[in-house]
Amino acid sequence: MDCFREIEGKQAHDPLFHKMMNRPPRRVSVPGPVIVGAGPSGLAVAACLREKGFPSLVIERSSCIASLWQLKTYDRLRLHLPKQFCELPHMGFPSEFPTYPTKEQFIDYLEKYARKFEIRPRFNETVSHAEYDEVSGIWRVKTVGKRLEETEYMCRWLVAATGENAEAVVPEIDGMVEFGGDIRHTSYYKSGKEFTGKKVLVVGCGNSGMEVCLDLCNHNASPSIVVRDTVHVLPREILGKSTFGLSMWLLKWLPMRLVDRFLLVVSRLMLGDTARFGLDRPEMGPLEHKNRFGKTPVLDVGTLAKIKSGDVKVCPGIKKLKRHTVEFLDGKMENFDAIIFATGYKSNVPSWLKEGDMFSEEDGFPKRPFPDGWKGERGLYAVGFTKRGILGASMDAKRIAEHIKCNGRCGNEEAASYDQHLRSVPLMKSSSP
Ligand SMILES: Cc1cc2nc3c(=O)[nH]c(=O)nc-3n(C[C@H](O)[C@H](O)[C@H](O)COP(=O)(O)OP(=O)(O)OC[C@H]3O[C@@H](n4cnc5c(N)ncnc54)[C@H](O)[C@@H]3O)c2cc1C
Ligand SMILES: NC(=O)C1=CN([C@@H]2O[C@H](COP(=O)(O)OP(=O)(O)OC[C@H]3O[C@@H](n4cnc5c(N)ncnc54)[C@H](OP(=O)(O)O)[C@@H]3O)[C@@H](O)[C@H]2O)C=CC1
Ligand SMILES: O=C(O)C(=O)Cc1c[nH]c2ccccc12
Repeated sequence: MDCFREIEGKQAHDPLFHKMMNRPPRRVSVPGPVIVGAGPSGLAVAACLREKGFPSLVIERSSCIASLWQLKTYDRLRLHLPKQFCELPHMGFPSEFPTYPTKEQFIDYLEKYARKFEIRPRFNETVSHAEYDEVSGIWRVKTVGKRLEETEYMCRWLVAATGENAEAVVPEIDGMVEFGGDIRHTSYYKSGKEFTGKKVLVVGCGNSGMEVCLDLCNHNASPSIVVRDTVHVLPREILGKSTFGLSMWLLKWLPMRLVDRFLLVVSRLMLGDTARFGLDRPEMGPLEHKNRFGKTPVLDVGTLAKIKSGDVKVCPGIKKLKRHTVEFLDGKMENFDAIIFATGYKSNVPSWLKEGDMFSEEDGFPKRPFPDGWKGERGLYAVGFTKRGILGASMDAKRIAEHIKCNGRCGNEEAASYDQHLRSVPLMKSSSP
């Protein structure tokens, strides 16, 4: 925490800091909706509104659009669903893009998207507080800028687009300070280049953990992966077709359980019995599991082969850390140079949005289940909290824009036709009957 002390120390001598602290917030009245977050979800809502002739204001805490993709992802990242499942409304991917666009291509697409719909977010402003003012019937949205300057935006409509991945999750483990080696979350991992020749423990076996292990192997590091629970691993493609696309197609005719059986048989043929390598599968099939718990199956891009060959070792949960040493739950001890936490992310909505109804205080997701989580009361909306990736965000965005356009009284015609298109993707149906 020394870094914080240093900043505080500098601020104490900074006349600008004192000036800012005493200054009342700047007040700005926004005629249209305020959208918090300039990721794919926020951009999609702004674009849909723009298409209907509605101006909006996007507020973003970082210095660029799609900060998750630009600043917090590793170099080798590609979309892991085929591109047709990752498009935002009103603008497709260029035809020359490959089936699985690279992160650079995806960012390029988003930059062009923002330009096309003339979306110019207010960067470097973090929304710290948003609350409905019952007296005036408006939302008051407070932001803090880079120099701690405060602004209060006043608006009729407020759209939360801060995402499912707003903050990194890092578990507290005994002895973390004592460990002494490099400890970081995957959002700070760029490439295995930094770890060549090192023994690295990757904690967590979601898509991030599995891909980081492969990347470490490719850079001649020695990774081990902590797998504390069951996990579904599927091949990314089956007979040259994407597993995701194929599953969606099969789901048009077959019940989810049957498609799951098919996926498990094919995975067994292609990948072998993953339990033999320490990766037990959940009892529920992969699609049902995703639909019920939101847990995405791992789409294997080569890590499993590295696990089979012994290049990636599978370890049980961690008990505690000591100097450059990890003690596992089975009592075994091993030395490591670095630990990378691939332990996922969480929403930050409860930290800034003060309202009692729409969002759960526990997990920061809308309380109403998919597909109804997008709409709250008094002009409040949520986009991108469906656990259904960019496709889910696109669906929310269309509905929100349509609803705002007709002032909450509309029949949702245009959104309904888009819904129908998206609903031909069967996982986009509600998980509750
Ligand atoms: C590594 C990775 C790979 C993925 N790959 C895919 C994929 O291939 N296909 C797919 O469909 N989905 C994928 N996803 C799912 C992912 O959720 C989406 O890709 C997408 O980025 C979600 O967009 P979003 O706008 O909802 O959230 P984000 O992209 O996280 O954007 C939210 C924005 O809000 C800003 N923000 C947060 N809090 C505040 C605040 N208080 N004030 C102001 N601004 C704030 C953030 O800085 C951020 O820029 C992936 C996710 C990860 C982590
Ligand atoms: N386009 C692409 O190729 C990629 C897409 N993604 C997507 O990004 C999102 C985030 O993925 P990811 O970062 O992998 O996060 P996830 O939340 O998907 O996975 C986190 C993993 O960490 C494990 N974990 C959590 N806490 C601990 C702990 N204390 N000890 C051991 N293990 C722990 C979880 O296990 P448990 O199940 O036991 O809780 C789980 O396996 C997902 O939607 C994913 O699909 C990510 C990477 C690449
Ligand atoms: O990368 C992710 O986790 C996503 O959210 C995309 C995604 C994975 N599996 C899905 C099933 C339905 C819709 C989106 C996804």
